[in-house]
Amino acid sequence: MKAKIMGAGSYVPHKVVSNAMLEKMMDTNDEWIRTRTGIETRHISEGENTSVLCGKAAMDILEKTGISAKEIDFIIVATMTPDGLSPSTACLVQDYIGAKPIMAFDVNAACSGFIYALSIGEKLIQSGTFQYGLILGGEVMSKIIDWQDRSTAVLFGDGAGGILLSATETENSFLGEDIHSDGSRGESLTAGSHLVTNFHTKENLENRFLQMDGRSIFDFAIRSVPESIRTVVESSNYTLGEVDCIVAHQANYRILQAIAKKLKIPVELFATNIAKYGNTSAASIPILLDELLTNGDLVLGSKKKIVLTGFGGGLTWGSMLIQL
Ligand SMILES: O=C(O)C1CCN(c2ccc(-c3cc(CO)ccc3Cl)cn2)CC1
Repeated sequence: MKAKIMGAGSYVPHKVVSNAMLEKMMDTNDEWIRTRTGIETRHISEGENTSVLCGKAAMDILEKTGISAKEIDFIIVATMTPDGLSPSTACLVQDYIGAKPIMAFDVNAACSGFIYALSIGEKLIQSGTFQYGLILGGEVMSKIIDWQDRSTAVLFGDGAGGILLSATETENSFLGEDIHSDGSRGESLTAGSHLVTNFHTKENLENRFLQMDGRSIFDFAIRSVPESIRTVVESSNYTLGEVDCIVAHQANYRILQAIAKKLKIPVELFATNIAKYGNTSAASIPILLDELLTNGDLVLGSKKKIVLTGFGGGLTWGSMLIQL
């Protein structure tokens, strides 16, 4: 049994926050943000939690594919900002869309989460046990941001996106994958640590806000992501010249330029929408993929070769080579 992408969808909160609006909240400016990151605006939730963003993205997928919620056989949500520890955000999405009592679970691989979830979902479909699976990436990054910390507050946005996977006997969409972690460098990007505080300890050790060593994450991305993209393409017996589009995690436009330079490929091969949404962590790849399919830049069934690549907290990174 093979897995194929049947369609995509997305949802972002209505509230648009511009760089100029952030200038009024903290010591930053539009020129710095745009030149250093490529970000112009981001969408910020006004009360909708991650499960609602994911639920609305899922409804968008169902509407676009014509598949009903009752036909869905499993839901995977990639998120580093779940509604809570329990119930999982995926279970809340199951309820939100009115699916049957199916398998539903969360995956936390930060900004590589959608890649991890898609890899798992593909294997579930390949097992022959399931016909349709929803693979969602969703974040409310705004709830873990320290809005007094200008080094991170200007970078992130909220949103959700995803794809519908279906079982098929025809040609495989999934040509290769290259997925990694390195916990020894996990301290470079942390959020929501639950340190041991109980009746043995007095102090309440809690650090709920996102903290990032931007320099080390930047350097990690420049070193590891080009290698992952090259590996996933060449280990599948293709060349970088045969790749039609790279749908990369939207962390920073200068990162995409640096990766393109290292791979000696045109930066235009990297689709981008970071200007509009900022860094939406696990949601960035599916939001961009939905945008490309909606505006016709990518077409399902076209046989075009695309690479999806995520990288970030964990540290985690991963790439997938897909034939549309
Ligand atoms: O001074 C500057 O230019 C600053 C330097 C620091 N910057 C950074 C640093 C790291 C990231 C980042 C974040 C994630 C997490 O999703 C993953 C991958 C990356 Cl590369 C994004 N921006 C902003 C501009």
